[in-house]
Amino acid sequence: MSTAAVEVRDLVKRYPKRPVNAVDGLSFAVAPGEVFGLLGPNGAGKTTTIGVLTTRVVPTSGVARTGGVDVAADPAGARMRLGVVPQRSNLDRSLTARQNLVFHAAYHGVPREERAARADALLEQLGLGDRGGDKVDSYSGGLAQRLLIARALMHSPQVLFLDEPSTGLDPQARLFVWDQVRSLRESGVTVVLTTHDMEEAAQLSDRVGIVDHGKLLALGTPAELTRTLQGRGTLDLTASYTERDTGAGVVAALAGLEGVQRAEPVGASGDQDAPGPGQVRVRLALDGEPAAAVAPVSTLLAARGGRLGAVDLGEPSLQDVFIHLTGRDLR
Ligand SMILES: Nc1ncnc2c1ncn2[C@@H]1O[C@H](COP(=O)(O)OP(=O)(O)OP(=O)(O)O)[C@@H](O)[C@H]1O
Repeated sequence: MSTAAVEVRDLVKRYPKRPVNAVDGLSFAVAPGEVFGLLGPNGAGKTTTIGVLTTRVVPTSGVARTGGVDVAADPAGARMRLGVVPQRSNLDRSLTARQNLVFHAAYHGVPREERAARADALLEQLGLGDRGGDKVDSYSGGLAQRLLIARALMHSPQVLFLDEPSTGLDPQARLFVWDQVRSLRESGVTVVLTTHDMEEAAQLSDRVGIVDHGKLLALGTPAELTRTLQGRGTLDLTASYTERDTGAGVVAALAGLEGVQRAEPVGASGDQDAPGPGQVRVRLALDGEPAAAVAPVSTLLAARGGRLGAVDLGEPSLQDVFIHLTGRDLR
C-alpha cells in the first residue's frame, strides 16, 4: 500500500493509431487531504490521466494508484475509493435528481437503508434541497454540475476527481463549485482537479502540476511556481522624500537593496535630481516575492527621513509561468 492518496509513476498512454503519446511519462503523487490541480491547455493529457486514475482508460505503461490501490490490479477496489465529476454530464436525465443519487449509491454498494438519507443530506449540502424530486431534464448546467458533485460523493470516496469543474458555467455557478471544493478540502477529502484556467488552479490548489503534450513541466504550490520566475515580480510604489534628498537619490538607494534587480522611476514627477521635498513613483523588479520587499523598502525610506506611500504588488501568475515554460499562452 502506498501512503499517497493518488500516485502515477512513469504513466504512458498512447491511443490506437495515434502518432504521439497522449500521456508521456507522467509521475506525481498527491497527499491525503490535498487539493491537487492539473493545469494545462486542451489536449495536454489531463482527461486521459484522470481516466487512468478512475479506471476508465487502460494505460499503455506505468503505474497508477488511487486511494492506495493499483487501478490495473484492482479496478473495483479503486472505484470504491474514488468519485468522479466528469467533464460532461452523464446523469440520467429521465430520472429525478434523488433517483440518480440513490441508483449510484446502490451501484457502489452503499447499504439500502443509508441511501435515501445520504441523498437528502447531499442534496441539501449542494443547495438542491428543494429540487431532489425534479427530473434532471429540467436542470440548468450549473444545477447539473452540483448534482454531479453530489453523486460523486454518495459513496463517501477518499478521493474526488473533478475534470474541468467550472468550464461552461456562469461566474456565480463557478464560485459555487469553488466553495464546494474548499469545503471538501476542509472535510479531508483528497481532490484532484483538471483545469485550463490558471486562476482556478491558483485559487483552489494546494499544489499544481503544469502539463503540456502529456508531460509534467513543473510541480509545486502556486507560490513556488510563480517564484521560479526570477525577476518577474514587481513592486510599484510611491516614495516621499525630504528636502535634504532627491528623487534620483531615492531610486538609486532602492536599486541597491538586496533582491532588487532594477529600480526605475515611473511617470513624470518633476525633476528627480532637484533637491526638495517631493514624491517619486518607482517600479522595482525583484528576484523574489514582491510582498517580502515592502518592509525593507519602508525601512530604507524611513532611514532617509522619507515615507512609503501607495504600494502595488505585481506578482507573476501561473499564466506567466506557463508562458515562460512553453513560450505559448494557456488559452
Ligand atoms: N479516445 C481517444 N482516442 C484517441 N485519441 C484521444 C482519445 N482521447 C483523447 N485523445 C487525444 O489524446 C490527447 C490528450 O487528450 P486529453 O483529453 O487527455 O487532454 P486534456 O488535457 O484533457 O484536454 P481537454 O481539456 O480538451 O480534455 C489529445 O491529443 C486527444 O486528441
